[in-house]
Amino acid sequence: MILNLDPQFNPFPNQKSIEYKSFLFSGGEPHIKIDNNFNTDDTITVTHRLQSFNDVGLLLLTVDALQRMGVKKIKAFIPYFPAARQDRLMVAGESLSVKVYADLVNTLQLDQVLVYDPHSEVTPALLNNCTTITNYTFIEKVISTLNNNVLLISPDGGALKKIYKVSEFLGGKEVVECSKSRDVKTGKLSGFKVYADDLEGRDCLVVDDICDGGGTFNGLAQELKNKNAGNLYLAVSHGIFSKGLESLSSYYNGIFTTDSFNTITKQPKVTQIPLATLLA
Ligand SMILES: O=P(O)(O)OC[C@H]1O[C@@H](O)[C@H](O)[C@@H]1O
Repeated sequence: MILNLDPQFNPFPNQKSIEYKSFLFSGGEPHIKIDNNFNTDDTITVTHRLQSFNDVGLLLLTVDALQRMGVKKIKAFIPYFPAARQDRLMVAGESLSVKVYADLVNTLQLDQVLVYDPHSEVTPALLNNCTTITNYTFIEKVISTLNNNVLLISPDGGALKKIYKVSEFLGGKEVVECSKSRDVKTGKLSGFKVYADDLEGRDCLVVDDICDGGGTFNGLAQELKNKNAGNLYLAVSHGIFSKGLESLSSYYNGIFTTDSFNTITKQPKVTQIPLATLLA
């Protein structure tokens, strides 16, 4: 059975849903009341798209409520794991945020925590009983809509390890490595490099876990064009798009993402592939 805490997100449509009511108390505390018309011997998977600390809070409360109802086997599907990017201390005075979130989830003693395409190996290392789902079928689906001669583009060092696994899954698709520099104090990006002399007009698919503001992908697009790239496409598992899609749409012929983070209202160049279709 499934308990979807975001009513717009149903990644396991074949499973029966548990009903509940949730709301915020006027003091700001999330609250949940779960209907008790299900068999508590069943395994329950709680899903949520975590976009705020309150979302994390609601997940914690839900698991507590289920445990108090007598449910023994509980799993969670947290496709976008919060602060997965904050996986090392860059500057003194900051928190190791991914560990804080992982520690909170670990207190729930879940039977399984499913995470979709985490930023690095740190998240699964910190989470107990973690199973990661790769982006392979997502990228395969994206490529099935593009020119088969498309190059896979790894935007930076962080993406490098993962992209070679994607390439292997796809039967050895050609990879072009790129890099960027970020000032860890200001977050400012600079120095985009594409490690190829001439892309000979070939179409390029940039693959990464997250698009946040889009600075990485806008900067990279300019450099790819300087290296004679053909059509540009972007595939990111988690589409935050915090600065909108206008600028990205001016560089990319197509932008692909899943619904791991949110549901995007129709945008001309954006294709959102629901996780439900990738997990089936
Ligand atoms: O440039 P924006 O979109 O803000 O940030 C996305 C980048 O930041 C990294 O952690 C992600 O893996 C990606 O490379």
